[in-house]
Amino acid sequence: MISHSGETAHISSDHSQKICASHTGESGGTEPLHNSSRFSFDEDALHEECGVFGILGHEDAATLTALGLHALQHRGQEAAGIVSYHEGRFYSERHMGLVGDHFTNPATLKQLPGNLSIGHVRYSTTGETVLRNVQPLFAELEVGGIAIAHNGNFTNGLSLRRHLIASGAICQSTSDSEVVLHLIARSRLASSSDRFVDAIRQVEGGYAILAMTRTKLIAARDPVGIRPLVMGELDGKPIFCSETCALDIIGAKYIRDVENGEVIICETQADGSISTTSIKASNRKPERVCLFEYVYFARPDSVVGGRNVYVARKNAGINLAKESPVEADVVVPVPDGGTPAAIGYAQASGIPFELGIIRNHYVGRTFIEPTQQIRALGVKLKHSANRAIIEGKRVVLVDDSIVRGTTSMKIVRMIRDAGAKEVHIRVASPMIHHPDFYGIDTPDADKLLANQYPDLQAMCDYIGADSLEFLSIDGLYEAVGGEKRNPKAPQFTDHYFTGDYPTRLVDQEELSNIHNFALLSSNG
Ligand SMILES: O=P(O)(O)OC[C@H]1O[C@H](OP(=O)(O)OP(=O)(O)O)[C@H](O)[C@@H]1O
Ligand SMILES: NC(=O)CC[C@H](N)C(=O)O
Repeated sequence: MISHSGETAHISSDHSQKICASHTGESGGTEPLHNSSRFSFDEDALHEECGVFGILGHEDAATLTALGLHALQHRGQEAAGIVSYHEGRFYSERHMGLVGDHFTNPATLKQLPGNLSIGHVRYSTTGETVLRNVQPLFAELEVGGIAIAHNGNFTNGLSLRRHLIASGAICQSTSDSEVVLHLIARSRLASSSDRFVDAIRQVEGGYAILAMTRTKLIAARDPVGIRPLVMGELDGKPIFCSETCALDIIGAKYIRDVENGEVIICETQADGSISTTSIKASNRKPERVCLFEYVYFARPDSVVGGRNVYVARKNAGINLAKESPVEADVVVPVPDGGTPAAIGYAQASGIPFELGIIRNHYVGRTFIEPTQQIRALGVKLKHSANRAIIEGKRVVLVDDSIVRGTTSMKIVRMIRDAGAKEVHIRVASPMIHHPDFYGIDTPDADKLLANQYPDLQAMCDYIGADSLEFLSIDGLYEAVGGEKRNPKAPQFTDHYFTGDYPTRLVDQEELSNIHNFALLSSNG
């Protein structure tokens, strides 16, 4: 197993051999066992998910994986890791921080030889932001070494973990993702891929998972298809990644989406060719991609579920202008998320689009722990008003979503300070009433703006705007998929708006009083 405090590990593929790990990185070190303190200027917003990338059979596997992860950086900024395999050994580099902080260094990439690798960018949903939870996770099993990279969250992860620990499992992390390794280890099936499928059948929730063994690259998507996962190809070599933008960055060709409930196994054969096998899970349900991928998470140039994300967001802005028009002089996006919808709103309404707010791109998603005084500056470090555009104008501010309302409130104040005559907020998605359990880090339900105020007017008063309107659920469905929501069989996952969760929430039902993974063994 990889040492928790080290970043660089060379791992024997033969489980009888000694593991040698070196502790070389600057961001390694002692890890707290329980919640680490984390501060983010974005802590009020919905947080990212994770991104995965894997490639088999390419001589530049690790470099291509680093580039793919760089394109997926928007999905997780806490940590990044890559595992590769070469001539009998697995190699691992896992670091806190951004891909560019570590994987642009040729010396780091040299530590990742081989033509098979998988990588991960993390924003935690279960388990603290500490090195031992950084993925890919690796274990030596009876069938050989196996590494996994997981985007999503298991809704029965706590329950499975409790049973595993009760029966003697020694967990190395506090991440939900680790249960997959234990389930593979305990499966009685013969091959690593059969064991993987066996394990996947026992987890519930949202997932796009990549796994690698000495010869195989395996990809799996949850039965509902909540989390996205696509298959591509470069120089005839298979690639799997969260979004198509990770294929574009390396000039790879998109082949198809991994289907909901599908496991694809690519394996290097003795003659050097690569075989591809697809297995469909028996518990497949109609596909329901997460609507929030279109609203906020995915990169606008990505194609998710066959739909361009930018076009979906722009359509949302067009529908918003139709549903909630207002007399105004200028349409201003809340950058970056609100920009495509604001373009759509401006085009549909005929009101000029202007960059009335400038975003500083050098403010990271997470930041050094500041003093309370600095923290109070909050959003100003990220956004500033462009007075020349705003002064004396009636402004329509367009954002993609409101979570706690903190961004809107601060920006309305900023726009008024810059001399706006009126400020009207238009939000290109419905009100958020319910938390997510599938890989999006949401605040508790009682912290959501829509649950704190009795009606739209009360919310508007809190934010300090002249008017506030949200896109309807049908308006969003039409923007993304061209049709209204089918209440009997919704086409997308949309529980944050509707409360309609597409899977069982086992942990919520059974273990609602247990919040901390790290305490499970003592609670057992
Ligand atoms: O209501 P709140 O709790 O403030 O959260 C909502 C805000 O958070 C998101 O933006 P983010 O800060 O992630 O910036 P981005 O659009 O540039 O990604 C989103 O686009 C909203 O602006
Ligand atoms: N956002 C995600 O997809 C997180 C993956 C996993 N649940 C973790 O916390 O590491």
